[in-house]
Amino acid sequence: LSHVPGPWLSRFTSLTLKYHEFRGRRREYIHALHRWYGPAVRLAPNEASFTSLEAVKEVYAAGGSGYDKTEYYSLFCQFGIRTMFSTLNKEEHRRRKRILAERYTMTNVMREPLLEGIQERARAFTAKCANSVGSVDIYALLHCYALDCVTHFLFGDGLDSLCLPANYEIMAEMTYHQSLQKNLLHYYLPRIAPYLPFCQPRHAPLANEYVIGAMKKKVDQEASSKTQQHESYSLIDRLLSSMEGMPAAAECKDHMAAGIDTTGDALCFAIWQLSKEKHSHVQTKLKEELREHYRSDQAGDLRSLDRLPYLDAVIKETLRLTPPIPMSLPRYAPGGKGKSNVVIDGYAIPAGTIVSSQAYSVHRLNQDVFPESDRFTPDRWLGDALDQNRLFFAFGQGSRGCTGRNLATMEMKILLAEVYLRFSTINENEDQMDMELDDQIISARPRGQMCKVVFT
Ligand code: HEM
Repeated sequence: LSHVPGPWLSRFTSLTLKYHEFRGRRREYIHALHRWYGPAVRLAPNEASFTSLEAVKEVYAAGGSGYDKTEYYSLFCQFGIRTMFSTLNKEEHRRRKRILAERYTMTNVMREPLLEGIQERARAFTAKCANSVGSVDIYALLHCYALDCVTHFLFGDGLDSLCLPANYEIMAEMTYHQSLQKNLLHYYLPRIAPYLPFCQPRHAPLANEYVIGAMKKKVDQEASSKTQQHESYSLIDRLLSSMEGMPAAAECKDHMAAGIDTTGDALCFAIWQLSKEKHSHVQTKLKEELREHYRSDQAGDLRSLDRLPYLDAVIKETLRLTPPIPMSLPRYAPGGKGKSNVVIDGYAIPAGTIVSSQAYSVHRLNQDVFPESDRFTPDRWLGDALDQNRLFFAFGQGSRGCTGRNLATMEMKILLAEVYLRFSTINENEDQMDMELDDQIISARPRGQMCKVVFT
């Protein structure tokens, strides 16, 4: 890798990279290296990072699913089992995706009972905001919304953490934790970490109990044939009806976890941006579009939300500037004995090298496609935004990209529509809120885990 530019020390040791990882600063460190050295950077003796479109296509979409995931994804096992997300084996991934993908298609996501359930939850959110005195901590409420929506999709009758305190506890358990360093220790010291008293893995007993209970209920219902398979939109019904064995509880828990912080954080960042005084013109433009084209009380109109260009642009711009998964998605460069090295962005890369891109840098450093890339400018997504869309990496790319993209997008569209059709929002005190991205394993969240907004 000596021909890939990077700090001199990275030729000999990965310690600098690990130091920044443990401090929760990996993303910023890599970003700074890219600013200094360019679109290809050596991070460690056996690791490199890239930001160009060519590299993203090669690493994540070559042959459809891109290069193999690294063992880093073992950190995402559920109940000790590999899921579609954490499986390293391509064949196994393909098999599982074949079973699950149908539930994540736009056709299934657009089914009325599913959309209406999401709208009901968006209205529960706006009711909370309407009834509040002063400001509302939207961070907590949006994570509740995301949890309620994703469980509605997974199990048919989902949680109601927006209203029920016992369900709220599940959201809190999944959201408010500090487990980055513990997870990293388990990854780097798998033999020692389990014996360290301060390093016990994060438990989520309430969430586990809920998932297993919801599954049992479904199985019982099926046994007494109370459900009608053909009308179902839920993932669990698909899993239970599939004749090919799948670890259904682990899979459901994984999709539940994948759908809370990502969608919750994205919505939180979107409302925070729209509520800044300097972005009041963006809020006004969004309201105008909604007033003109969206009748929230008319059945069937929810689908039309997917055709509103400005709403779409606001969401894409939020995900570009503050992607909920902004960090490296590590893969192994393929090859091996007797095979030639792969070429990424003009650099020959030896087999087995860990290669990756991080959305945070891909979205900010390609200034020719995203000029003034630090600014929140939804208009950049209007019209023919072919180049912008090709570089959009918030949901990953290739067949291992986000399966939940359609669902997440509709959840975000419905919530923003319900909010901005009825309310204006301003941030309570912009200077006091800590909305800096705080790195987790591959995701990041607002550092303060709180966002106070006034609804009028
Ligand atoms: C704004 C919201 C979301 C964002 C930004 C997001 C982002 C991502 C990204 C970047 C990946 C690829 C990770 C990698 O390659 O290592 C991914 C994978 C995945 N996401 Fe999402 N996600 C979101 C919402 C959701 C939701 C709501 C669900 C499910 C209910 C979901 C389920 C999944 C699954 C199952 C995978 C693994 C796909 C595979 O390996 O085939 N995501 N997501």
